[in-house]
Formats: sequence, structure tokens, C-alpha cells
Amino acid sequence: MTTPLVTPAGGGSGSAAAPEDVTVIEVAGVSKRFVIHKDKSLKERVVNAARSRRHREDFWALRDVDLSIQAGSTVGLIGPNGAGKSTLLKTIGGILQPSSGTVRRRGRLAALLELGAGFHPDLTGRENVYLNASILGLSTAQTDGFFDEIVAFSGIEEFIDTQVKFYSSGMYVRLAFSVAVHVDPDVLLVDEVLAVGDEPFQRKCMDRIRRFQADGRTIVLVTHALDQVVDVCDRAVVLEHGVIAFDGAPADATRYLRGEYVAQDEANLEAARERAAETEEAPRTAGARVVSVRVLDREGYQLQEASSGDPVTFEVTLDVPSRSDDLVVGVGLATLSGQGLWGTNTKLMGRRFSVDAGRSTVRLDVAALHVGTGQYEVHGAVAAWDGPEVDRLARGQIITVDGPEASAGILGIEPRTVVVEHA
Ligand SMILES: Nc1ncnc2c1ncn2[C@@H]1O[C@H](COP(=O)(O)OP(=O)(O)OP(=O)(O)O)[C@@H](O)[C@H]1O
Repeated sequence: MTTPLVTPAGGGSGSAAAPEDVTVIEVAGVSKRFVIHKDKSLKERVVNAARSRRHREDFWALRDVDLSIQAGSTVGLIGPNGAGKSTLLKTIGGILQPSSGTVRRRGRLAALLELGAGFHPDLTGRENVYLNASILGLSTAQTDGFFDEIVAFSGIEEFIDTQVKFYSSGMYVRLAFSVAVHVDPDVLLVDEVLAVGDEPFQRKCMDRIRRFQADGRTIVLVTHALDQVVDVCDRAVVLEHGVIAFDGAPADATRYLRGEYVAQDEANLEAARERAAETEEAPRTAGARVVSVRVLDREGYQLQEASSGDPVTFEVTLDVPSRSDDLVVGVGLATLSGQGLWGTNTKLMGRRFSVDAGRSTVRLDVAALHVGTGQYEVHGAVAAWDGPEVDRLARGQIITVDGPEASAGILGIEPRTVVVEHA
């Protein structure tokens, strides 16, 4: 059975934007259980044939989730793989029924969910557009009205009479997104499938999403593009293991999640170190640790504040278990939400060196710190010359930068003159 791209949930008008204090989606105590069937080995199946052929296991993809979404908001659902984001989005869209709890929706809801959902593979693009529209309750004449626009936006005119089973993922998403946004929904649910579209199409989709926002419509977006969440959303919800771990401002949510990813990376690094220590061929860099990273002025004093364009020195302090000439030391800057901005390391700088066992400091001079007004995280890392990173201090220091007065943004680019010529 095909899943409708658009559901007439709540029977909304599909046109007027709802006032902002109206809750359009109310998820209350929602849990979703999947039953996983694990095939046993052939031997087990033969031995236990009389009892059961399959082994069943319950898996809770969502646990007691509460979420209210107001009209006119753009909410990002973020979190690690398998956290339950898509399951929650499908539950909101009415495509999955919760095992317990309730979901209430208001207004017409359009959903762009996983690849394969929404379209019937044996039907052509044209037939699928009409099928989806009829599922929504639109007449053929109404569908005729927006058909050309859908096809033009999708950019796949040539293939509109081809069965969708022959579509590439990108073509599929182009048509699916186009249908979803042209049927005048109050609420748009978008799963990360947009990422399979090429860059120009993704830009077009983002433009359309911004237009939706300007119209006061509601958008729920699942994505792994954390910078996009900060850019587009006014609220972000972090899901982890099927529960809401954070709900708030996008910059705070992405910082929280990046912190979790760093903690996970550190746990992985630790496990890799332990594994390396157990093998005889453990690299000599295995136990290297970044103790601190600081930004200094040329006199060697630590800077908490700097001006854009200042010469600075990054100082990384290391603990190394044994003498090594195999180390790469790196430093970098990121925004407070964790978006990486810049980095360098001693290998990129063509500088190989050796350090003795124990504590050492490595200083990297930078001619000018060209960043705009704001606060930045400074990180330090150590890696093997031809191997993986062995340790990283994600937030060694925060530095406040006073950028060029006449410019805004992350880059510290100083504007000089304005020339106006009259023709
Ligand atoms: N139909 C299903 N049957 C069994 N398990 C499922 C089903 N759908 C999802 N799951 C499981 O539920 C968990 C949550 O899946 P979901 O797709 O919602 O995660 P996600 O956060 O969207 O992940 P990703 O970022 O990888 O897309 C996963 O462990 C997944 O394997």
C-alpha cells in the first residue's frame, strides 16, 4: 500500500496560516515499539523446531515522548542514527501508529518522508501526482490546476511519464518534495531525504521552506545538518535512544548534541587506545594526550579577548608516554554551537618534530586572526603522522573577538571604501 504524501489530518483549510499561539501538533506520552524477528541459526532452528522458528524481541524506538508544536514554528529534530527521529516524524504524520500515547494534529499536513514512501513504484510520476492528490480528496480538476507547477518545480518534466521505479533517488525526491509543497499544507514534515537532491535543488527546497516560514506555516525537519538547523529552525529537539534529551534554542541544542558526539568520540578513542595498548604493535603515539590548548599574544600571555587581525599563538600542551617523532599537533576554531571554522596542524605546516616522554608544549603562530565579532571555541588535537587522531580537547578555551566594526558575520573582513558612480 502506498503512503499518502499528504494527509488531510484534521481537515484544515490548507491555506490560511494559523495564529502563533495555536498548537498544531500535540504528541502526548507517545511510545513506539517494534517487534524484531531474529532468525536463529540453522542448528537452533532444527533443534527447537517444535517450539518456535523465530526469536522475537521488542524494541522501543520511542519512549513516552511529549512534544507540543506551535503554529508558525520551524522545529528541527536532531540526534544520532537510530535515535527515533524518523519514527517520531512518521508518528506525527499519522503514517505510524504509536504503541501508546496520542498524537493530535490540526490543519492540512504534507509529509516528505523516507525514499520509497508516498509513491507507487509501478505508476508513472504523473499518475502518482494524481493518486496522491486524490488520496487528499482533491478532484482531478483541482489537481490539473497545480500539476504544471509541480512538474516545473521538480525539474523532471522529461520523466514525468516514466514509472517511478525507474527514478533515481534524486528524481524521486524532486517530485515528492514538489508535490508536498504545492498542495498548500499548513504543516510540512520533511525527513532528511532532501539530502539526496543535488545542491541546486536543495537550495531551491530551502528557499521554498523559507517562504513557508514567512507565510507562518509550521515545519518539522529531521536532519543531520546541524548548521542548517541553527540557520533555519527556531527550535530544535534532540532525540537520544527514543527520548527527548534536549529541547530548546537551535544553537543550544546543536551544542548539546555536538558535546554528546565529542563524548562518544572520546569514548571511541579511549576504546581504541585500550585495544592498541593490548596489542604488541601499539603505536608509540597511542597514549598521547592533549592537556590544554591556549591562545597567547606574542609575549606569551594568554588572551581571553583579541581583536580581529591580531597576531596570535596557539599553544598545545601534551603528555606523551614515550619519546616520539611521529606526532602531528593540530589546533582549530569553532563557533560556540560547534561549527568548525578553521584548523591547521604541524603536518599541514610541513613541520616534523620529536618530543620526549612526559609533558611538552607545541606553539603554532598565526599571522592574523581574521574572525568577526563573537566568541569562538579553540580546540587542540594530537594524531599519529600517518595514522588516526589519538586525542582531542574540544573546548580548550573560549576566546572573545572584537571584529571589524563595519562588518557582520564570522569572517573578520574589513571593508574599506564605498564608491558610488552615477551613470
Ligand atoms: N519498521 C521497523 N521495524 C523494526 N525496527 C525499526 C523499524 N523502523 C525503525 N526501527 C528501529 O527504530 C530505531 C529508530 O529508528 P529511526 O529510523 O526512527 O531513527 P533515526 O533517528 O531516524 O535514525 P537515522 O538518523 O539513522 O535516520 C532504530 O533502531 C531502527 O532500527
